[in-house]
Amino acid sequence: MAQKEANGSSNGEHTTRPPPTPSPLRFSKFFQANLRILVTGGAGFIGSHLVDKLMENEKHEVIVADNFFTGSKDNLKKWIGHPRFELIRHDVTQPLLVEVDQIYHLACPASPIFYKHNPVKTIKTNVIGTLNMLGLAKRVGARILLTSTSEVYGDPLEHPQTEAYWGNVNPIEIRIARIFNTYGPRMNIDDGRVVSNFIAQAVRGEPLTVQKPGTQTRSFCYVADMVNGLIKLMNGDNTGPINLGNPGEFTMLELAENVKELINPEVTVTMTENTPDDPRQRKPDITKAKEVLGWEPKIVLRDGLVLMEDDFRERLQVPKKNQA
Ligand SMILES: O=c1ccn([C@@H]2O[C@H](COP(=O)(O)OP(=O)(O)O[C@H]3OC[C@@H](O)[C@H](O)[C@H]3O)[C@@H](O)[C@H]2O)c(=O)[nH]1
Repeated sequence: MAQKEANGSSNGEHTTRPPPTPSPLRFSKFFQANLRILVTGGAGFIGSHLVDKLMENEKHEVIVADNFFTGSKDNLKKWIGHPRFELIRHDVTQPLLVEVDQIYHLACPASPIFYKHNPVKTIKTNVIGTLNMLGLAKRVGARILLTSTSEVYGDPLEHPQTEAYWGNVNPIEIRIARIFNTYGPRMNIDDGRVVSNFIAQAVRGEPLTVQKPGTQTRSFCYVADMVNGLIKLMNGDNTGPINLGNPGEFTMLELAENVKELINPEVTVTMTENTPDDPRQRKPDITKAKEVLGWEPKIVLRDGLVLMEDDFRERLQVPKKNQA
């Protein structure tokens, strides 16, 4: 009985407790921004680009929560001290109490070398971190967008993958963005993923390491397109899982050839060992995103690679030959 009362029900029926009433100042036009947005993982690669886009709107107030495991303050340096921006060092496995209208939940290492580093912690981040954010969303009545991954499709038996395909795994999820491979400026240079590896290698003049067999495919989405998709999903009415990615499909050998041609024709391409569970193919079916969000990526791979090159050259301190 006591438990039922604690859950807001004294007549034996299960009811959902309504969100608490916010402070009257919350909606004062003199005091608060119109929309307060929490971005977990906002110091990371996709998160920081999302923050840049959200901050363009003067009616947005953005709070970033990040534990800086793979993210960096450097990615947010232009916003630190801005009156509409707040940065909290916070690990999502711990509860967070903030009054917000929207939650973009991105916090989790996404690159294999980082998420395999401490697998138990990764599971805690995904499970407990998501429970904490769902609890927060419910408590304050916020809208939440959870970022998932194309990894849920496993090594797919259906190609391209639609949202209805359960893959070689069996994920049961709620409102969700299924993010396919994404690239762009601010990726960690030692992230270990293929686009950042190849660009760093090309800039340094090192061989491009194609993992065997090289015929495996991926579809690469430029980060600005991804951020537009996330914002459309957050602000639209659809609550199911939705693929966000670029359907352009490339083998790793094709990707290496493109990077070589565009960035450094002098480098060689070398074949290296791979893990046995590496998916052979991956390409999003984005019919649903087109239909319900009116979204599709605009930036083709070759243009995106060039946009990324400048950022990597600057951070690696390797100018272009004709600028040296
Ligand atoms: O130096 C490299 C690195 C990687 N690769 C190959 O490139 C392909 C892509 O590998 P990545 O590590 O970049 O990315 P993956 O597709 O395996 O998934 C990774 O990035 C996308 C995220 O959604 C996933 O969470 C993450 O696991 C693989 O076939 C891999 O074998 C190379 O050929 N050379």
